[in-house]
Amino acid sequence: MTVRVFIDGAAGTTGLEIADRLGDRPEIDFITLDETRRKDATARREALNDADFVILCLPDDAAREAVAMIANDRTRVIDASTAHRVADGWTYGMAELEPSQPGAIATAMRVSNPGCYPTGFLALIRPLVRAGLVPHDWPVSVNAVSGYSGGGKAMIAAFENGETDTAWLGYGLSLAHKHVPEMQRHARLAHPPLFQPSVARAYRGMVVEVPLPLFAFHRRPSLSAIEQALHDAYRESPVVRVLPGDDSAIPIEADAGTDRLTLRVFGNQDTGQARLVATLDNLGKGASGAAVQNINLMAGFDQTAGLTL
Ligand SMILES: NC(=O)C1=CN([C@@H]2O[C@H](COP(=O)(O)OP(=O)(O)OC[C@H]3O[C@@H](n4cnc5c(N)ncnc54)[C@H](OP(=O)(O)O)[C@@H]3O)[C@@H](O)[C@H]2O)C=CC1
Ligand SMILES: CC(=O)N[C@@H](CCC(=O)OP(=O)(O)O)C(=O)O
Repeated sequence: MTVRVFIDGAAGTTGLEIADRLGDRPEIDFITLDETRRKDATARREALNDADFVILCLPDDAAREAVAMIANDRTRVIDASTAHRVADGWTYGMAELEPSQPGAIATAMRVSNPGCYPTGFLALIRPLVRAGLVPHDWPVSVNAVSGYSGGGKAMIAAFENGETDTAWLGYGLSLAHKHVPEMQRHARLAHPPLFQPSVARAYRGMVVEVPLPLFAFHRRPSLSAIEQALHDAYRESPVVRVLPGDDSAIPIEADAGTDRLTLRVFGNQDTGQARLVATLDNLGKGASGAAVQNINLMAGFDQTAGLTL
């Protein structure tokens, strides 16, 4: 079976990466708009309604506008933007989130790709909340550093033309980053996590860390119980792997150039302190790899087709 796919925003950072992953697949027939028509509303409306699957790689407002242009009940949507991640009627496109998630994605008409930071955060914390190892009302914090391609074309240009002249930039300092609502909602936490993002002078790659004072929990879990819960959650996953927390250092590029997600549990058993660390590629599992996983599920393709694992 051949499916017709339109990537709206195909000339952007995420759009190009998705096209690259889907490029040679005989089961996919691409609808493309040339440079002169890619922002033309009439041409986009036609392409959006002709496609079986639309992948939106647009800023949030343009993504909302694209969804509103779809005037049929056949075209299925994967939105890479933040616009619909906690919206009613949308399925959260993180296949590893819950055991039921692949089935929900497979049958959904509207799927919202997760944010890059929430992908690492949720992979670390959701199984622990589900297993009762982390109390759902714990005041969780999350620290993260992204490659600068995470900010799309504008941030790439700023880092490469000297406008942003630094090796490391902390941001989101008013604690209202756009990813916080999806982190809280999909981890099923009672409170918004305290999120501290930053960007480094590396093109791609990401480290997301959740520090946990296990000693302060009512039922103090061991480091090995935490690690075992992650192993149990991802035993069947071709994308998420849990490695021993015995490395002395983790580079931001640990999973760059791949679509996988790696989790490690570090810590000090004596003090009861843990550092849960996820590494991924913001453009891989953090964006394009997740979109490809979702279209594979939705169209009934092989679940790892097009992915670099
Ligand atoms: N980069 C990343 O690591 C991640 C990105 N995302 C999300 O994916 C989406 C795309 O991001 P990214 O690829 O980084 O961004 P880019 O800025 O690199 O690309 C966005 C593309 O959308 C195009 N565009 C903007 N408005 C319109 C419009 N009205 N009609 C048609 N095309 C339009 C832009 O055109 P032009 O080329 O003319 O500017 C550009 O090509 C965003 O919502 C982003 O937040 C999600 C996870 C990770
Ligand atoms: C380094 C950097 O700037 N990163 C982006 C998030 C990238 C991402 O996941 O974007 P979406 O949520 O829009 O999909 C940011 O913090 O806004």
